Amino acid sequence: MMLHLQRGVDPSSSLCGVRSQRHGLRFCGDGMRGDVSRRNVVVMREGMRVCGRVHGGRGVPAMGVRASGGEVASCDQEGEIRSDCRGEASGIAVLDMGAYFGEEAGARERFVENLRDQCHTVGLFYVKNHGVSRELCDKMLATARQFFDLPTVVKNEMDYTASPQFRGYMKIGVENTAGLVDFREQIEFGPEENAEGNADGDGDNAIYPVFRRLSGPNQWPPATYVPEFRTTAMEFMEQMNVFSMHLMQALALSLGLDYDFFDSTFLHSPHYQMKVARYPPKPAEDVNAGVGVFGVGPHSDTGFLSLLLQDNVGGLQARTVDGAWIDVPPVEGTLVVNLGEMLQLATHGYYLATVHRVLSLPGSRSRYSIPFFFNPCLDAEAKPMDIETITSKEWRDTTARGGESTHGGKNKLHPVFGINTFKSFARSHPQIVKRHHPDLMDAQGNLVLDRILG
Ligand SMILES: O=C(O)CCC(=O)C(=O)O
Ligand SMILES: [Fe+2]
Repeated sequence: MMLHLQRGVDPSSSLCGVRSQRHGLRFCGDGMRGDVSRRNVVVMREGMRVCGRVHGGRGVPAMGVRASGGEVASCDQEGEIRSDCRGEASGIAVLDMGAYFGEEAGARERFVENLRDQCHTVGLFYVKNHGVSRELCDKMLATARQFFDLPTVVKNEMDYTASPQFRGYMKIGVENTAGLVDFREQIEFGPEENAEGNADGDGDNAIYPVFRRLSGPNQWPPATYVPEFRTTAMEFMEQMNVFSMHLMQALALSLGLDYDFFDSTFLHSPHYQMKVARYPPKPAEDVNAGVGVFGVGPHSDTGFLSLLLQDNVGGLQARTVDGAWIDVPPVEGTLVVNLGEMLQLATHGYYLATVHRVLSLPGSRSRYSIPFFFNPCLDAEAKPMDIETITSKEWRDTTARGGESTHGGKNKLHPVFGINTFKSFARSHPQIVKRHHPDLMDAQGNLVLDRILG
């Protein structure tokens, strides 16, 4: 079995010194392989050298372990949105990225081992000292709230149906997850780029794979209403990217691979996706009428890594391998990390794509969250990993747990990341395909899957 994670276009880009055209990221090293003690992880960001150091992030309160239950952690600062709520952590691990970068002997090895353990047994954990500035996190949540407080008519000016890249504002009810309509409004973002491929039918369809149409510009809230939204969100995505790449390097080490194993598939131009979301409290009548309490129903994420900045309201829950739902309450200074199905696929289910959901209970206030999905270049291909590349005996001896996927059946994952992503957007938003990609739809309004799958 080989984790055959490769880019279709430029395999030589795995060499040291690959530079992201988009973000100016650069990861460099000399072939550290499974040797987690080497401290040569170097990131160049916007010409700045951030070598083995992280900034921001305060400590977390002591964790209390408790059994799962419907109780949701909340904070007493009514009305103020911050990321610093003190919640109990349901026994979910808090990994300290500061230890990974620090000088203490053995700390990096312990971090990596713990990471492997959490990925294998839970698939979801908190990370503190992640390097995404605390002030920026708070500002991101505050500007999100400013946006959602705007009149509907203003929000609709950036309606996602205007975007061939499926980006922009989606009102409540537009998205559904595993067949259940989500009870949240959100803005979809991706890397800020010029449109590639043939979005809107003004290029040559034949020369580009269909996933190139996912590249393009974002729709931004009007600066007159939320002046700092764009700069804040751009900086936030940048810092989340840097953190994600560090985590991918740590994940490579945790699998006994060279630390830069994933660099070529991600570094060149990771196709991340960010949602800025508001979950209003569910109307009590709906809940009483049996409509349910879900902001987002149970699902696993399709990509590689999902990172989450959540405010202090709570409501996120994860399902353990034993089938119990446990709270993933806000924990001060942390981001929640969960693994997606492509990583699960690549590791034969050794690493778990955890099923999770969001509860929106009546009476509580709106919850704001920023999920960030870190994914490889659009042309990256994920295939199951070569077991021989894994050095650890424990790994070889372990039977894969075969984590559950919510994307089985007709909606199977495609190994090429971009195709998979385009297909799932197209399935969820046929009206965008009809409007912007009419060549991908037949006269009956069905997707032309052969064309999408290439
Ligand atoms: O908003 C959250 O807490 C999680 C959202 C989520 O799971 C998703 O968008 O996939
Ligand atoms: Fe999710």
